[in-house]
Amino acid sequence: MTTFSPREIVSELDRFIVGQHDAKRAVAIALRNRWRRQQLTGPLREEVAPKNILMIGPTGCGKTEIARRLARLANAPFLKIEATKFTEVGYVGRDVEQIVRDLVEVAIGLTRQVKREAVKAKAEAAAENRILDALVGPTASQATRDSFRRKLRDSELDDKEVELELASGAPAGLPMFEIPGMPGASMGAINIGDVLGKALGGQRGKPRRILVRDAYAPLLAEESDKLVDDDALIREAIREVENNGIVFLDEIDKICTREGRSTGDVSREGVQRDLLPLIEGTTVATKHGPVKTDHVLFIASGAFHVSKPSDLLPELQGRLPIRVELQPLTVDDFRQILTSTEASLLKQTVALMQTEGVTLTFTDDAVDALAKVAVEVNSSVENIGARRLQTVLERVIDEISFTATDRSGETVPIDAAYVRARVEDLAANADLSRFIL
Ligand SMILES: Nc1ncnc2c1ncn2[C@@H]1O[C@H](COP(=O)(O)OP(=O)(O)OP(=O)(O)O)[C@@H](O)[C@H]1O
Repeated sequence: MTTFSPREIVSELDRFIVGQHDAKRAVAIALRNRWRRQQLTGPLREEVAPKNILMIGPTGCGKTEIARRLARLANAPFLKIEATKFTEVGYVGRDVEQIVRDLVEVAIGLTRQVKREAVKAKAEAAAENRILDALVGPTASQATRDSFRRKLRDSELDDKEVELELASGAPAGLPMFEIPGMPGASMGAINIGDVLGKALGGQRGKPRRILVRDAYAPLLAEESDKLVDDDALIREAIREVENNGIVFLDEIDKICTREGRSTGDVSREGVQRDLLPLIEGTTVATKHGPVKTDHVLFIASGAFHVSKPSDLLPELQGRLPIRVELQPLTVDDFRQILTSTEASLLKQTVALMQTEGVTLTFTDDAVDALAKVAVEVNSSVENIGARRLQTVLERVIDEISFTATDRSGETVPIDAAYVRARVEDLAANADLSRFIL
């Protein structure tokens, strides 16, 4: 859990997202409130419900990005799901509790990473010892072992082949199947080879010949998993979901028009009713045990072009008390998205070309031109927000991207004239833009 103040959270988000101050502010408060709740003691701590957020704004203006970055900042388990998924044909009555089960899986992955990191030093030593055993045998003298260890660390033995017994699959990696008709109950696929292997001699995996350089990574993973207590890991993952989980419910506006049932669709109001207990706080059965959703933070989002938040069920409206409106992005925002965020689109493009030895430079007027074309196409074809920048930029650098491998050592300046030459005709033609930009 992060101890950042709301102001610090906003400035962290500012590194990646342009504008949208109100939304950043709202999520910063929500995150800080979780920290505040953790500081409480006694029964009051359980009483404090998260203040869920409803983000209202056009597509591609940063709603998901804000939630995703917030989760990363807090190292919180995060899941994005489209509310319309539950109205699809074939998903009749689809179990919305799956959201929580998926979130638990995300949390297990995150927790495993943290735990693996914590035992890294021990696991590295164990992995090294197993390679040494394979190289010199367990009975070699200490002097021989030390000399091989030195060589191993200096990568002198990378190309040597060793015979190692690697586990065929970590327990956590087994595919799981839901049992139809029994939500929450699932079983792992049983590897018959494993069962027979164990029955016949208790072996895990069969000896394989492998290069030393390739052996290290799987051994490290295997040794880390041995050191991590799976039960504790799952308990911690569930605790993370219950206290820090964030669910981003996209397209909530699409389940709120009360036009009743259309063929094959689960009624939208029905989906809202299904979601309600989850947001209000309930206990969901998962294969890892019960998970309470009382303190999971829900961030719902939608464009609300047709319907209005007041079309949602009153109970749901009450559960999404914080409303923030995101602004449509302007030419100036686009300019900044291209250049000023960390890992901005232009930085990524320049870095990618640099791997081929091609130095790409964008003049200021090229940035202006890119931003303008994106805004124009958004208004003439369809407003897809900042996503348009990617399609326009790809088109502009298409030729360079294709030939870069043969142009190592060159510097390629891109100015407004270059941008216009590549996309102006397309941008002016709405029919062509629809397909290409
Ligand atoms: N304000 C912004 N600053 C920086 N990047 C942005 C901004 N808005 C959008 N983007 C970029 O545009 C892409 C789409 O944005 P995002 O996924 O947040 O859309 P959204 O508002 O959630 O829309 P939708 O509801 O359709 O998913 C992302 O790659 C994101 O990085």
